[in-house]
Amino acid sequence: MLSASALRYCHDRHRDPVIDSVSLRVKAGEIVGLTGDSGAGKSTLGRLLAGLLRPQAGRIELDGTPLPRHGLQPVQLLMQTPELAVNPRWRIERILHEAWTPDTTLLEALSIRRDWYSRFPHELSGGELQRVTVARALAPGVRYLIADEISSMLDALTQAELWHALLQVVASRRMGMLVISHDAALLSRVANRCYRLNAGQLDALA
Ligand SMILES: Nc1ncnc2c1ncn2[C@@H]1O[C@H](COP(=O)(O)OP(=O)(O)OP(=O)(O)O)[C@@H](O)[C@H]1O
Repeated sequence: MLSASALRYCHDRHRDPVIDSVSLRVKAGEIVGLTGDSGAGKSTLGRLLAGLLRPQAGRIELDGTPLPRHGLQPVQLLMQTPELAVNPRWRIERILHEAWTPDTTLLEALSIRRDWYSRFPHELSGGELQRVTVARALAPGVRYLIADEISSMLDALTQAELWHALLQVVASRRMGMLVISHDAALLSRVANRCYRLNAGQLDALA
C-alpha cells in the first residue's frame, strides 16, 4: 500500500501551504481519482507521492517503508506534457529503453510501432509520445503510477485507446494508480473512489 500521512507542503514559506495535513492511501490494484480546481495543489501532491518533492511534514511510505532515495522508483509520475519528460535529443529507442526493455506484449498493448524507434520526440504526436513515456514508466518493480492529466491534450479516440491499454497493464500487474484529472466523466469511468483537493485538504467524493 502507498500511504501518505499528514503531509504538508509549501512552495513559498510566505504563503499558506498548498498541501496541509493530507493523508491518502492507495492499495495495490486500486485506482483512486483526484480532482480539484486549477492551482489547488494536485500536481504538487502527485510529485510528493512520487518522491520528486519532499514534504515539510508528514510521511510517505510504501508497505510501511519510506520511498527509496536512489535507484528505481516504485512510484512513477506520468505527466500531462510528455515532451517535457523526455530528452529531446534522444531517439525514441533510447528513451524507451532508458530504464528497461519493454516486452513485445506491452509494446503491442500500447500500439508502439518499431518505425518510431529512429525518430526524435518532436517527430511523434502527443498521444504517441505519451504512450512511449507510459511504456518507459512500467519497468518491473514499479508498483504505483501517478497519472497527472495524462490524456487531457488527446482527442477522444486516442484518449480512450490510451486508457484502455494502461488499465489493462495496471490490472494485469495489480498496480495501484492515482489519476489526477479535471474530467469528472473520466474519473467516474476509471477510478474506484475519488477525492477533491480544496484549500490544501482532501475531501472524499461520494
Ligand atoms: N515550483 C513552484 N514554486 C512556487 N509555487 C508553485 C510551484 N509549483 C506550483 N506552485 C503553486 O502551487 C499551487 C498549486 O500548484 P499545482 O500545480 O500543484 O496545482 P494543480 O491543482 O495541479 O493545478 P492545475 O489543475 O492547474 O494543473 C499553485 O498556486 C502554483 O502556482
